[in-house]
Amino acid sequence: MVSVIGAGAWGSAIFYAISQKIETVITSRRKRNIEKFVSLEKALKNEYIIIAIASQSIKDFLETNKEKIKDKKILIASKGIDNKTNKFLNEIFEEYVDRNNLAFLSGPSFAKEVKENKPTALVIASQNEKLADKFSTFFPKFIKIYKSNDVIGVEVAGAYKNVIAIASGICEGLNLGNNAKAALIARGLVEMDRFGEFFGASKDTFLGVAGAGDLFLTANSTMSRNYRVGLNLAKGKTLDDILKELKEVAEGVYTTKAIYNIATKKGIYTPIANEVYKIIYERKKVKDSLRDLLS
Ligand SMILES: NC(=O)C1=CN([C@@H]2O[C@H](COP(=O)(O)OP(=O)(O)OC[C@H]3O[C@@H](n4cnc5c(N)ncnc54)[C@H](O)[C@@H]3O)[C@@H](O)[C@H]2O)C=CC1
Ligand SMILES: O=C(CO)COP(=O)(O)O
Repeated sequence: MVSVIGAGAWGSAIFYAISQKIETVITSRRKRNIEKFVSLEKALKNEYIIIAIASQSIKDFLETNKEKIKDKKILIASKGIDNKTNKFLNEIFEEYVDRNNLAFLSGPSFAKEVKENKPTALVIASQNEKLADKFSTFFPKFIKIYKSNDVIGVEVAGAYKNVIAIASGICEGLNLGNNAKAALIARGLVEMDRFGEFFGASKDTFLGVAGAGDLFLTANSTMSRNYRVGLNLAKGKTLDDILKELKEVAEGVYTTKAIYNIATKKGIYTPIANEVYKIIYERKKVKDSLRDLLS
């Protein structure tokens, strides 16, 4: 039996999908009216755990549940970089769980389409190939799973694409045109690869579904929360109002700060992330930012 931690859009979509193949329970902070909803205590009794909560909440979650989580086999479905510690999620998890018990799920996957059984391709990255194999058996046929041992690359790809999606939404909101958006996305792919390779990631990861695939999906659709953040920032809405209206997490808002902090400290060239950071955290005028970037 498998436990899904987090009953938001993505946790409930994963729960819906894998329940077609294997007995699964789900839990979250707020009780939901879902069959097979259980308490966190009960969920943490299972050997295989899938975590789909907001990335910025993961450190606290692990610290609170460290005794119950330490021997579990965990698939992390969250996409982000912790901006309080500026650590990647694998670094945070490895403070609590052996890396051979960790795997990371990423790729182009709007929760809504997964709930509609639409064909989806994802990557499971782990240092432990047997664990990646095991988790891949939990997914139904409409979800094709690729395996990778490039944990950092898959993590960076899934997190960074959210930042480029915000920038792409701003581009759309400023009505800069398709040429500009295509250039921005292409440069965004180069930037996320540059950032990832700095930490030992493989270029192939950024050319695959976790990188280019998820970036093209997220940076081109109003189904993306991050894209909608950018779109609405360009239309002059405040970030507070945008996030209130979203009611769901937009991970790119928080990952932007982590990337800016890391890139500044390590001297990595991340112009798009820097512009998004200045817009969100330094109140830089949107209309002055991306045009500079594209000039
Ligand atoms: N929605 C989607 O299409 C996809 C989302 N993801 C990723 O899945 C992760 C979860 O996002 P969504 O479910 O989409 O967002 P959501 O906003 O619908 O749900 C967030 C979940 O995190 C939980 N959470 C928030 N703060 C928490 C805390 N302090 N302690 C415990 N739980 C907490 C909430 O209860 C909720 O279950 C994110 O990292 C997102 O990038 C990945 C692929 C697709
Ligand atoms: O990660 C996702 C699609 O792969 C969901 O994107 P958003 O978080 O921007 O909605």
